[in-house]
Amino acid sequence: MSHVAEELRADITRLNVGLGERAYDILIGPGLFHEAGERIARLRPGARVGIVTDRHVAERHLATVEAALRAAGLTPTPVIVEPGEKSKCFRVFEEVVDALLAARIERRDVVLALGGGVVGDLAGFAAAALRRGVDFVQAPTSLLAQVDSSVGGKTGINSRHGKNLVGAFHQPILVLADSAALDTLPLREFRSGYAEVAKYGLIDNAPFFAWLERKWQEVFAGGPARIEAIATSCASKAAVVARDEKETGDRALLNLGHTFGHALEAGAGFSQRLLHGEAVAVGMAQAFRFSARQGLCSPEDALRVAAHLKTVGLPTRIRDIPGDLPDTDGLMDLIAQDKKVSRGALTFILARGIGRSFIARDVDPAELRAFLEAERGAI
Ligand SMILES: NC(=O)c1ccc[n+]([C@@H]2O[C@H](COP(=O)([O-])OP(=O)(O)OC[C@H]3O[C@@H](n4cnc5c(N)ncnc54)[C@H](O)[C@@H]3O)[C@@H](O)[C@H]2O)c1
Ligand SMILES: O=C(O)C(=O)C[C@@H](O)[C@H](O)[C@H](O)COP(=O)(O)O
Ligand SMILES: [Zn+2]
Repeated sequence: MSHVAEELRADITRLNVGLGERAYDILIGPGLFHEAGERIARLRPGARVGIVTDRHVAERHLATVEAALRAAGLTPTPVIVEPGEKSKCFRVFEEVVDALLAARIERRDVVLALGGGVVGDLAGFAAAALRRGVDFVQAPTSLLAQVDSSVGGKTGINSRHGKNLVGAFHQPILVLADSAALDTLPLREFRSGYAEVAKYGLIDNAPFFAWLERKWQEVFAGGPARIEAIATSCASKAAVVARDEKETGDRALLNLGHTFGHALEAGAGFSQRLLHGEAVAVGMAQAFRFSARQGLCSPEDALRVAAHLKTVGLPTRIRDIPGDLPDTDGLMDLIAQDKKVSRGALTFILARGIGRSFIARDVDPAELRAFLEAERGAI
């Protein structure tokens, strides 16, 4: 008999991503990794499970997950990669796929992504490609992964031409967000993930942004405010993904801050100098400043966005990024590789105010260039 009560525990939040026959649950709460075996076994009894994780996460959480899987009659094989954005590359992708094949992960088996967004994107893409597609489960361990990357099925790796340029849409069959796992996450990484939390407020939920301005310290401290922030974020993302799984329409709103941010990440060599969420923080502040410069939103809103990000310790300007970055031409070239570019026309997520973001197609490259020049001069 199952040790996990059929009724959900009161301290677990369950959301659903409504994608018809590919719908799946997102479970959020403490201790879920101890139940990972039973929860996965309910979906795929007796499966082999290729656990893709990174070294930091393996040291802290792998033993718990492996034990839970074995106890439920599943057969785990860990595949451990080096931590960090540099692992989202062709070489590591090949190593992961080979290791999963060596472990005989077959079509009725499961790939389990245990880690942050790097592991989730990499393992998800490996699952999408392996034997032309095997099921995967997301077990996100960073704040960023719990509020964003584990949901929605965007998987992939970086190329020398830019960020996330090779990948696939491949939805997980389950997301297990064990909020207790965040207790071992370094503060800088938590902050980086917080940028994506703030993003949901800036897109279309001004009351949530105002709540974060009041409650951010409680979110950082842990407890109910943190769970509420994770659940609100996942609910926002689940709703957008259910409407527009493959980003033919308003899913692009989730890219707020990312056109600038991805160019900066690539410009910094996908290094520890600039984490993804940090790049998104600079990018969101820039998107609001650019919107204000275009007369789309008030300068006060742009200042308010930057002020909150700065208050929590996130960068908001190019000058906050340590080390050299490409010049304006170099940044324009990187921006030209953005996946929202269509026949050369630039698409940005801009804003008419906090919680009033919109998709701006055909952004004038000359205006963008002038803005970037002004941003570089603003020291
Ligand atoms: N697919 C999507 O929809 C989506 C959305 C947002 C971001 N992303 C991608 O996610 C990536 C960033 O994810 P991230 O910020 O989680 O980075 P990450 O995966 O590199 O994890 C951050 C760091 O924290 C460590 N870590 C993770 N969980 C830990 C824990 N519980 N305890 C101790 N250490 C822990 C990791 O080892 C790593 O060193 C980027 O590549 C970004 O492009 C994807
Ligand atoms: O899920 C989405 O859609 C997002 O845009 C979420 C982003 O936070 C995430 O960083 C995503 O990977 C960026 O997507 P991309 O298509 O610009 O690579
Ligand atoms: Zn992101």
